[in-house]
Amino acid sequence: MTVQVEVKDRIGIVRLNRPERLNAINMEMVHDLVREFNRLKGEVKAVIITGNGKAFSAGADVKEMLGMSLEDVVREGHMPLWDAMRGFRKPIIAALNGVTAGGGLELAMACDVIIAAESARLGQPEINLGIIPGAGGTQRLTRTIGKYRAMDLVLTGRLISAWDGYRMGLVDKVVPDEALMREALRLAREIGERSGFAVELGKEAVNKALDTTLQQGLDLERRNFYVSLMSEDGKEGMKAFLEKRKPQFKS
Ligand SMILES: C/C=C/C(=O)SCCNC(=O)CCNC(=O)[C@H](O)C(C)(C)COP(=O)(O)OP(=O)(O)OC[C@H]1O[C@@H](n2cnc3c(N)ncnc32)[C@H](O)[C@@H]1OP(=O)(O)O
Repeated sequence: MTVQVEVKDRIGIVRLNRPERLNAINMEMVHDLVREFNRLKGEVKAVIITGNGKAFSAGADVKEMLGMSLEDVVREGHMPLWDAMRGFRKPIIAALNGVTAGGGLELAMACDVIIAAESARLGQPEINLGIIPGAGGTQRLTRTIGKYRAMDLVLTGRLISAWDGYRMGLVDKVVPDEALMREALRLAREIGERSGFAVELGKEAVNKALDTTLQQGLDLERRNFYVSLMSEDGKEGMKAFLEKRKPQFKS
């Protein structure tokens, strides 16, 4: 299996599992990830995705990609993975345990939180292969770190340290290597204690900020706010605050 999955206390842990290829993403892994995300969506409160071995992922499998025709890439390609992640309503935490390059960084940027081990290295090295990023590496990256820093990474292909990623706002938190999964699990559990419905609405609204105008984003935020306000969990959370007790969320 190119992916190993376990569920612990309603937290899904997805491990990319082609360590001998630095977890390069091939079509088999795309299908495995799509299947697992579909399976996990009704089961968990949050998902952590990380890599087995010394890399998170070194990107799309270059050998496989070279063998694909234009028709294969357009018709099959990795689109089902990005679609499955976009439709996944629960938060996904990327725990970067090592090299996170090309499609690997694009995979991380399709997640909702990025935590990195101190030894992780990040970048978009596609230019070294004579190609450019194709799954968010010019778009999500630019919206996250700004045009000039994105140009530097996309046009040179150099890998940066986890701390440089942190300074650029690409990484939310850097932790010692041995603390990576502990921190990812701690965060997933903390989120998991909140109302699952409110978490979904909050995730949707924050993500909207990246792909819409300010006014459209504000409209969606307001709609989601009203929905949360009228939800069972919203009423329970506000009542519990006033009654000075812990809320009992249903979702
Ligand atoms: C839409 C998305 C597009 C894309 O993602 S395009 C791909 C973008 N990614 C890259 O260009 C990264 C390619 N990989 C590298 O440049 C290097 O790796 C690293 C700098 C990331 C790490 O270097 P080091 O630590 O020296 O490891 P190693 O010996 O190069 O890799 C171990 C084995 O893993 C294979 N491998 C690494 N990355 C990929 C890949 N992306 N696709 C297929 N295989 C890969 C290698 O070839 C090698 O294999 P063997 O032991 O047989 O020589």
